[in-house]
Amino acid sequence: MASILLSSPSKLHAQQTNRGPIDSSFLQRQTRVPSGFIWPEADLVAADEELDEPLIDLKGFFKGDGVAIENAAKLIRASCLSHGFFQVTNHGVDTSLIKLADDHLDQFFNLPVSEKLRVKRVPGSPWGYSGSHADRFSTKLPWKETLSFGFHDNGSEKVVADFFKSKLGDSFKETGKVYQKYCEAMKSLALSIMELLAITLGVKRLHYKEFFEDAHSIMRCNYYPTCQEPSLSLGTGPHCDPTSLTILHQDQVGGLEVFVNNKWQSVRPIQGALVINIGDTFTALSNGLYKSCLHRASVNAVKERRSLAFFLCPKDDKVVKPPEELVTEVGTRKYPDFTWAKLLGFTQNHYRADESTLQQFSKFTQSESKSVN
Ligand SMILES: C=C1C[C@]23C[C@H]1CC[C@H]2[C@]1(C)CCC[C@@](C)(C(=O)O)[C@H]1[C@@H]3C(=O)O
Ligand SMILES: O=C(O)CCC(=O)C(=O)O
Ligand SMILES: [Fe+2]
Repeated sequence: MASILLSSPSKLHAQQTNRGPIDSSFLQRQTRVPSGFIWPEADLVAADEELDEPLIDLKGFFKGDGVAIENAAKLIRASCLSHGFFQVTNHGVDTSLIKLADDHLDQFFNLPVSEKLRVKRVPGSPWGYSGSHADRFSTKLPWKETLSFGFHDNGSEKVVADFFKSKLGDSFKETGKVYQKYCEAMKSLALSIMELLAITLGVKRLHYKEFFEDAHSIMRCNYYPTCQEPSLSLGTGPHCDPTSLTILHQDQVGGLEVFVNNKWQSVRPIQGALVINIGDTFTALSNGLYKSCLHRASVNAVKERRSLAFFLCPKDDKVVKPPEELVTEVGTRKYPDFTWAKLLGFTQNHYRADESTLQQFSKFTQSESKSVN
């Protein structure tokens, strides 16, 4: 799959056409999938089996049950050494809060496109509304709408509640409160998972939890409309998450697929469970030991699909480097030091995240530092 290193942001922007903004109403008016939404055949090979990822019950972890923690650590380590996906139950996130977040996702995406464009994504930033990223790319357009916003809680302000109220007004005040609470719950769970990951890697138990205490994360709501010709397009194309850890709530429709053992395998929706996956930044934090795995989201002709993706990210300027014991264990450093701000900027201004983002970014930063010296 050809990597897309765009020399300048201007190349990111689709050629202006007279088609107007793209949202689910545009997509569903089409009798055929427009050519910009048709993906290369290599990306469209169907998944014909289910991923055998572990389902980890976190009840024992939260109770401090040593045996349960050891069993969970073994399952998590095995999955992270292989593909980096697992699911968790008894995760402590209130199911009624998840239901509210799902309902408010619909409230936003059901708005007229003119309303959604009031929070249109600003070029160069991941925040805001996007219709198929049609303002960024001109080919391999994803069959989805997204709404993304930042989350951090190391100040007194309620940044998510403020985002909705300030950008969309009082009618979205409740939505902002729901997503503020949802992001707070996601971060708390993410920090618990970071503690478990430290245990599985044999490093100081609080090493990663402390590193992400002042995280500046990304929350993304994905809405995938039904597609007339689902075998020709994708809701989200093949990629590895550039972030550190993803906590995904998917509905019961199904569509998340992971590329493992040279084949696409579907991640079965499990009512009440959350899907966890390792991202590129954690691959670097584990000195290459844990895999950030290629995955995608397929679409279908019958049911629209929704997912909520919480991406744990370090505070912008923190240096991403593995603990010394993992450098000793592996024998060498696998990736150069970098900051999340730089990697995020790379994905927003120069490179469309795919399965080679971290490798391309490492080359990009090394070429940048050579040109400066
Ligand atoms: C840092 C990010 C960039 C993307 C959102 C987060 C984590 C996942 C990335 C993404 C979903 C990977 C596939 C391509 C992408 C352009 C998308 O389909 O949305 C990526 C996101 C982005 O760049 O907006
Ligand atoms: O919607 C999904 O199931 C996956 C979406 C995803 O991988 C992403 O947004 O990074
Ligand atoms: Fe992803």
